[in-house]
Amino acid sequence: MGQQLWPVVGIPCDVYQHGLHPHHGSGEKYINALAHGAGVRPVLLPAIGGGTDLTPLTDICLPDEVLDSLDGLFLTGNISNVNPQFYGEQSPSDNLLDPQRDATTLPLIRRAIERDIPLFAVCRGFQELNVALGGSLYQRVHEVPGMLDHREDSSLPREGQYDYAHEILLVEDGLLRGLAGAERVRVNSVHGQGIHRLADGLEIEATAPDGLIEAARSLDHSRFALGVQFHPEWQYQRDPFYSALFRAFGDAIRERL
Ligand SMILES: N[C@@H](CCC(=O)NCCCC(=O)O)C(=O)O
Repeated sequence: MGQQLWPVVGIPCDVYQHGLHPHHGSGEKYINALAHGAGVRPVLLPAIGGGTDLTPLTDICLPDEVLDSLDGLFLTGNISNVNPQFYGEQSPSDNLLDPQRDATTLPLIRRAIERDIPLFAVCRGFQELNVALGGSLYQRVHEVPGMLDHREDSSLPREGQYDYAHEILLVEDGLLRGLAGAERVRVNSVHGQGIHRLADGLEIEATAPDGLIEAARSLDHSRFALGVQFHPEWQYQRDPFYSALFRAFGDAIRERL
């Protein structure tokens, strides 16, 4: 039997304070789902924007140079928010931002779409996909009349916070409808922001009961360029739909090799 191909998928890191020092890293559940659910080799990409201890890497980590070494790109969730300046809005003073991550992901997303490199974006990553391509976000979905509160109950243990929260309606003839084999599926919900104006070139794949866009894919991509607002990496092996998403991402990458 031939040696299994292990395509390489880049994960842009978040920047956060750990003790005295700023660190770059990503959530372990994403790494796990990529390796064992998608069958790819995850590699973490340092944020390239300048920081407390970092002179910007923008000159030595140009998007094409980074993407030349990758077979796919994965954008994780995070408690930080995309800077609203990128979609023409003011940032509240208490907004948790990660400018170093924004400086890394937004240009990388645009170039990956242009180069038809498979891309999978989760939660914050989906929001970055939309903003990178010219869309906008609701900064506080729960304050929008008629919209649900999509935030997790932070008083619960992790298992409760990432449990199923609501159904999503999968659009007919969409990628997700085909993967699910159903019109509706249950998903978790761990976000305060959401898609407001969907970027040109993205097509809705799923919506929440309040109409919020829960998934979209790029029409300018021949394979797999998908963003989802929920968290399929969470215990993906226990959910056939979550598992199917990661498997489809890995398959799209291998088909392109
Ligand atoms: N900050 C954004 C995105 C929320 C998000 O990505 N939540 C997951 C955080 C932790 C994890 O990685 O699971 C928003 O609030 O909408």
